[in-house]
Amino acid sequence: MASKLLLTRLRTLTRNTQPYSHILRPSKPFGSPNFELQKLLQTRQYSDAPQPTPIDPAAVPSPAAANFKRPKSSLNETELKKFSAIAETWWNAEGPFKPLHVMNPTRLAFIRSTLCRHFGKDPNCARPFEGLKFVDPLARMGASVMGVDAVEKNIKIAQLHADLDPITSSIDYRCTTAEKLVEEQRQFDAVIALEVIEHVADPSEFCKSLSELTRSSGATVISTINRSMRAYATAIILAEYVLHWLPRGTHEWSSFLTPEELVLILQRSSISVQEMAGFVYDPLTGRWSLSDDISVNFIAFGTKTANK
Ligand SMILES: C[S@@+](CC[C@H](N)C(=O)[O-])C[C@H]1O[C@@H](n2cnc3c(N)ncnc32)[C@H](O)[C@@H]1O
Ligand SMILES: [Mg+2]
Repeated sequence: MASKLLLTRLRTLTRNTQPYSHILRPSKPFGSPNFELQKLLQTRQYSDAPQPTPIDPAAVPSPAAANFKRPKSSLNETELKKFSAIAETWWNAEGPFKPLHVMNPTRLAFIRSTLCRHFGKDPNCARPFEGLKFVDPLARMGASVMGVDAVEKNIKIAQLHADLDPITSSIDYRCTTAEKLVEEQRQFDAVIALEVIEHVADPSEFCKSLSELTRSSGATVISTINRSMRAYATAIILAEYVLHWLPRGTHEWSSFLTPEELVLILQRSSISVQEMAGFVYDPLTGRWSLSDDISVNFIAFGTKTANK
């Protein structure tokens, strides 16, 4: 009886007492400013400025070609090698992807609620996204889905798994990148990139590609890890070195973005962040829940402000 009481007390103490309230707090003081990123953003601003040199009219390409700037590759070979090495363990609920499997219901709850509100769909309906075109994981909720990953093995394994179920077998799995889809001039109602941005070569270029892939008034959802001391202690030291949830070296702390930085680079890519939430892990239940605490894992929902 006493131990039950103690357990209940501990649960109450560790439970996130603040209700998740869909509040965007871009100015929360988590993490330190990433000066490298700031420098990069400023450089890009200057390089985007109009060129003063006179142009030979005969050499001017067609308007469509002139608007098309080949996006830089988002691939970071070191990161891809890490994921290729553990590809076979993708569906092993106790393997290196365990944290993502366990986190899945929580992040889907956020995505389902924000996208239902944005697209005016009934959240109580079983397949609210019927008729919408998404890039990522929502086939079971009715959307027509393209699933993308840059590692060939991951795509093959995902395809085998999806073929086991008639609903998911309709997912169009592609081993490709966001920038290649931009080159193919693809567009989607919603573009969802979960736990990818911290592994790409250049996060602001990646956001530009995601924005190009999102149709005007469409939605973009990104989840990642904050560059905070708490994230260093939990997502790296605890998860990789103490609990061995993830292979050592899975995450580079310096590649994480703070929520403020993510909001900023999305804004510069014409994506206006509307809602943000944190994911918090309860070690007593082994479950994740949505929270206002964005100090470690967080997810952002944004809308495309203009069709560039
Ligand atoms: C942590 S996993 C997340 C997987 C999945 N989105 C999820 O959340 O369950 C990161 C994935 O990003 C992929 N990846 C890394 N760089 C990429 C890039 N530039 N373009 C597309 N996928 C990439 C890796 O192959 C890996 O499967
Ligand atoms: Mg990651």
